[in-house]
Amino acid sequence: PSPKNGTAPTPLINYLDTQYFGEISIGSPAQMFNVVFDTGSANLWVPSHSCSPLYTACFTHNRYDASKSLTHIYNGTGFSIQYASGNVRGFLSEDVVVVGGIPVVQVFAEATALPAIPFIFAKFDGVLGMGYPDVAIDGITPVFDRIMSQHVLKQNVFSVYYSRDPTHIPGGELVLGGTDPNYHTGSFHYMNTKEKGKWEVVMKGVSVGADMLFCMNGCTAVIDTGSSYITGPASSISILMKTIGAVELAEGGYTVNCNLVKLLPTVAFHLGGQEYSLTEEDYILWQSEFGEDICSVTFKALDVPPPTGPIWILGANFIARYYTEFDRGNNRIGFAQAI
Ligand SMILES: COCCCC[C@@](O)(c1ccccc1-c1ccccc1)[C@@H]1CCCN(C(=O)[C@H]2C[C@@H](N)[C@@H](O)C2)C1
Repeated sequence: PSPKNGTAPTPLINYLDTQYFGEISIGSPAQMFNVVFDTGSANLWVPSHSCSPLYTACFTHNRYDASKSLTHIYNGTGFSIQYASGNVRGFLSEDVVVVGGIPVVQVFAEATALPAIPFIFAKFDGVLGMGYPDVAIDGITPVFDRIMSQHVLKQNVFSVYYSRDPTHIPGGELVLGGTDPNYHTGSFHYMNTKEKGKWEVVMKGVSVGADMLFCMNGCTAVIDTGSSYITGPASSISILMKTIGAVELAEGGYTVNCNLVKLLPTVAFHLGGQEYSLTEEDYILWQSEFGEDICSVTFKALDVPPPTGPIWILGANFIARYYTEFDRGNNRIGFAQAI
């Protein structure tokens, strides 16, 4: 069924402002899966029915059963994908995948080795990479490329809305083929991707309050729908934390005194001639644990070695503030104020 007016929306679930995911189906009859739509990777995988019982994370999630699908095509090639948290291993299969009501015949991976950390904490089953074909493992054509080649979309773009309030229903929305005016206001500002083939742009600086403190000579910003937070080079993050008076916790996170949160400065990212500022509301995760309030700072240190790094990764808490359009037709990214 061709999508209505050339766009195909998928509602997303927001789990605690840290995990955003939506439903797809694989196989005939349809087997349903919740996946993270991840611009930082370009492969689709879901847990496999042939995942060994040793992997607890497989058994707490939906698993694809090839023997139950009339449209399954055997492949069997080995697969392994590396994330910052470790790797996921399995084998390739092919079947009908439906995203936003659009069916494609897709090569994807059945995960048979799913590390308990972090996947026992995942509220979703798998990952659907929305990155460019250049970053796809085993040269597999990504889902969005398969959809574009069907010429059912009004524009070769997709847009992401992430809600900032976990009680807001829906928790977010992915639109294939366009944007959703219900979730953004004002005009879009565009910037070209730094190099064709990655959802990353040149960033001209990062300011804290009125002072530009980081990335003064330019650096790379990765716009990553599959990251929960914002990451920056460890040296910059430690200066940023000192500047806002945050203290480091044992396991590497930072917290601030909840009474001082309203005094915290804005942090602004200079992208494409615009300043995209986040206030403390956008970068403090206010949690009440055992009756006391913990205000953790959602900036994390991550050092990526050159030539790729140094990079800043702008994840969910940035996208929740700035509605993002990923434009494959023009190799550019657009931001507008999210509603
Ligand atoms: C907005 O929704 C975010 C989903 C949560 C992502 C994540 O927080 C997560 C939490 C719990 C369980 C599993 C995973 C998770 C792990 C791997 C892939 C996808 C999700 C990831 C934790 C590790 C670091 N990180 C990435 O490297 C991510 C970076 C991204 N580009 C991916 O490729 C891997 C984010």
